[in-house]
Amino acid sequence: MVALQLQSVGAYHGRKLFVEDVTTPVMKSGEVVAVIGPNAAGKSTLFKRITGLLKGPGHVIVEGSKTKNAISYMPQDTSANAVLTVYESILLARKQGQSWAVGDSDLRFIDEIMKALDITAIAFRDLGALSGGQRQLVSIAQALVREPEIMLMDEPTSALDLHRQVEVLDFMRRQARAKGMIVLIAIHDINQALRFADKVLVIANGRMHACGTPRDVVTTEMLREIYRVEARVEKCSLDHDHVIVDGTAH
Ligand SMILES: Nc1ncnc2c1ncn2[C@@H]1O[C@H](COP(=O)(O)OP(=O)(O)OP(=O)(O)O)[C@@H](O)[C@H]1O
Repeated sequence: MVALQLQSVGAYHGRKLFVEDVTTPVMKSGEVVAVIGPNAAGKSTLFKRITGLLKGPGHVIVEGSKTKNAISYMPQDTSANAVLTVYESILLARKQGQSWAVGDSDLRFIDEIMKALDITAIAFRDLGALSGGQRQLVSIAQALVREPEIMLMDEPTSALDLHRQVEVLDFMRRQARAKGMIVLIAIHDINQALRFADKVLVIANGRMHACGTPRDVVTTEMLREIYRVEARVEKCSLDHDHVIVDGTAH
């Protein structure tokens, strides 16, 4: 059982602090946390600080981890210029930081993930010859085959069609539950966050505005204050919460 907590975490770009004083509740094995907030709020910066790519004050506390590389990070920019096939890139991701011996269990696991993400048909295509959505799916596979205990995904569904958005988010939630992984997903689609996340963490102006259950956090007031829209959170006929935006707030 792994647990993650941020205590007074900040992050620098150069000498300027772009994220400040983020203290979260403890995030636990199996949880999906949606990280939302306006453009340039600091979501990617926070992810890079958690993975150790950026420096800053505060503590990223990981407890109960069984491995040295507990955290896997899928960046927002998934463009690739390496001359590799899809399969090679996923195999490389799997073996990164380990011995280069490839066993049957590696191959089986890669096949399983590629099937689940429906990218088996493009296994031997060059990375450079993929569509934006295909590239994003390959990046998700690269992050997943590392079998992290904590997965940080920066807008993993921004280039995907509706079917694949739902499929990928649903798959990530099932993986979180089955493997006891903590999954943090930076996402702009608040309705998807409402649908798939156990918790929602709102970042605004480099600070944490709120963190809690989707129902507690996603409110008309939050949407007005943080997103500057007039919106309602209403139940659909299937009893799911949905955000309906009526216009911009002034
Ligand atoms: N490499 C960098 N050097 C300097 N400043 C940066 C760098 N990367 C990001 N920033 C700044 O840090 C702030 C937060 O950016 P960040 O990418 O974390 O926002 P975000 O919430 O992920 O935004 P978006 O939703 O638009 O992707 C912005 O003001 C941005 O200009």
